[in-house]
Amino acid sequence: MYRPINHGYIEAVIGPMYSGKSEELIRRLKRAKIAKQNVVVFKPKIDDRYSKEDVVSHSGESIDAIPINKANEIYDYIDNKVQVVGIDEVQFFDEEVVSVAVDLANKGIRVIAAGLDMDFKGEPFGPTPKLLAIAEFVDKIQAVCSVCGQPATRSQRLINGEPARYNDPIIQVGAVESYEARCRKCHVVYK
Ligand SMILES: Nc1ncnc2c1ncn2[C@@H]1O[C@H](COP(=O)(O)OP(=O)(O)O)[C@@H](O)[C@H]1O
Ligand SMILES: Cc1cn([C@H]2C[C@H](O)[C@@H](COP(=O)(O)O)O2)c(=O)[nH]c1=O
Ligand SMILES: [Zn+2]
Repeated sequence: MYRPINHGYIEAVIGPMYSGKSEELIRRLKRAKIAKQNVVVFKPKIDDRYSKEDVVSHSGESIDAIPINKANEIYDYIDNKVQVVGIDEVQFFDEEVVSVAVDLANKGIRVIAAGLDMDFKGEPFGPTPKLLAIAEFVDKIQAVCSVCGQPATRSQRLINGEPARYNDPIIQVGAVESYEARCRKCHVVYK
């Protein structure tokens, strides 16, 4: 993939839970660090599953991050030395994360954002769809369906082992105790 040097742009890594978004984000950010680039990583404070301060993948890969509540707090950590900004769990941020990403890219920063494209209902999640529309590069990746083994594009929320209901709250932080990766055919939401 061609990526211009010294120009700002936005990369989005999206997909269901367990598809490897955080692993891919961490991989890109670690390579940028190897290239001696100045990297800053952000995560929403609400995501305290594996760590309050690090981005951690389901497989245990990790990188230091700054936990923030709102997208515009990113500016508190940006100076003219910053070259790469990573944002994990972008779906949890307010819509302003899109204009912040655009602004940083316009300033010459490489912005890499990872997050869920769809919620547990299979519907577009938070600011992610807008981010996809304005990103230069989008990688939509799949997990493995926990039922049939086919590529999984959706996140199945389970409550006491049963599929969640359509009117359940959108935000519920969790991992294997409450979510599975599923393909379109095996994904179930009770209406
Ligand atoms: N159903 C699954 N499909 C693929 N990987 C899975 C699955 N369940 C657990 N994993 C693990 O999750 C890892 C990906 O974790 P992570 O990068 O945190 O994903 P994401 O950020 O997309 O939720 C995989 O490398 C694998 O070890
Ligand atoms: C589908 C869905 C997920 N969530 C939460 C569950 C996890 O805390 C994160 C996703 O983490 P991952 O790094 O992609 O595995 O999002 C939610 O709040 N609502 C949902 O509908
Ligand atoms: Zn399936």
